[in-house]
Amino acid sequence: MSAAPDAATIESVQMGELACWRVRTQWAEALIATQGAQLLSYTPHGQPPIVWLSEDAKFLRGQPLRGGVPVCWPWFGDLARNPQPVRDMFAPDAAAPAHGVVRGVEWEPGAATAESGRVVMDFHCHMPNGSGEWKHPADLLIRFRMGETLEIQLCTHNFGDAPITVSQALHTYFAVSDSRQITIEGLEDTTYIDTMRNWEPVTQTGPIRIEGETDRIYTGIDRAIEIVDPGWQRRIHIEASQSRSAVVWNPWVEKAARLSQFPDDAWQRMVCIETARVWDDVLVVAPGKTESMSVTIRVDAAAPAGSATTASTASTTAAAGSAADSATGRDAAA
Ligand SMILES: O=P(O)(O)OC[C@H]1O[C@@H](O)[C@H](O)[C@@H](O)[C@@H]1O
Repeated sequence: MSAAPDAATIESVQMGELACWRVRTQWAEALIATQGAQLLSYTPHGQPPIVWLSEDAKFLRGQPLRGGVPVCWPWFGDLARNPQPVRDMFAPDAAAPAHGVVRGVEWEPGAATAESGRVVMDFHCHMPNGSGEWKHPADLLIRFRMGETLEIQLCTHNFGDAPITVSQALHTYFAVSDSRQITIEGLEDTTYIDTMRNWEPVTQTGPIRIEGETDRIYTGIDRAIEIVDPGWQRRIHIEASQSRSAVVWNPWVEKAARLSQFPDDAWQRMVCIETARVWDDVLVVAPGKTESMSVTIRVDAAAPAGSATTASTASTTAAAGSAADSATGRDAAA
């Protein structure tokens, strides 16, 4: 990312029905909605976006917005497809919205600092009685650290007296020059659940190419993931912490035509790589404890075909001080 000389700024803006924040750092510009604490877009100065926002996005109160980084919590996707302990947390006969209960609700803005060209912003979702038919006292914190890298950290605090079990995802829509031309590296030889093929386990052979509707849950991940984009000559480096599962999703032609807030041809301009705790990697939070998951994203120039993998850059150190990100997870990515 190229550096601009200006100082970091945070500005409150209204987008349709939604209160939002426009953030400008030395490196990039971001838009964040208070609803769902959803990062809506993230664009390095003078470059194509990293985080994709649908051209048809509707800024409506109470409705999930297509693009950015929706927060899926306390379950991912269809609740009925989640492990039993996640399903047991919800009222048995209640209608369960896809991707949980927090992406359409107002979060509360917390601390925000703009310093040395960087911005750190917090949003809280207090749920003293849970949310709707999910009746467990919990608090969520999402922290955006926007500097040379973009880091998003989601923390779940359980202030009840029984453990809670959730599945979750930072459902990031990445912008790409053409989804048919990219490759996704770092998941070679891992096992994925192919939801397009009867939820069967499959071993990933080689890098991923998007060649049709793709909806997969990758498990047992121990490396960073990279989107290699020859059209924009860049690699998006995605490094997760305290997460060993990820979802790779592209709707392709037919599903794109059925999706809300999604132009028919937009499947060519995006791919979702969702940092997750799903399938055999669900999150259990003990009473009184806080558990965190985070993702750090940066862009590197694409290495020419056939050369060694991306050279490490100084930007990797920008997020190294994250307090909650030390113990387990994928910090030591290759
Ligand atoms: O339309 P929604 O609820 O935002 O979900 C979009 C997609 O989200 C992905 O995470 C799922 O794997 C897909 O199955 C789903 O279609």
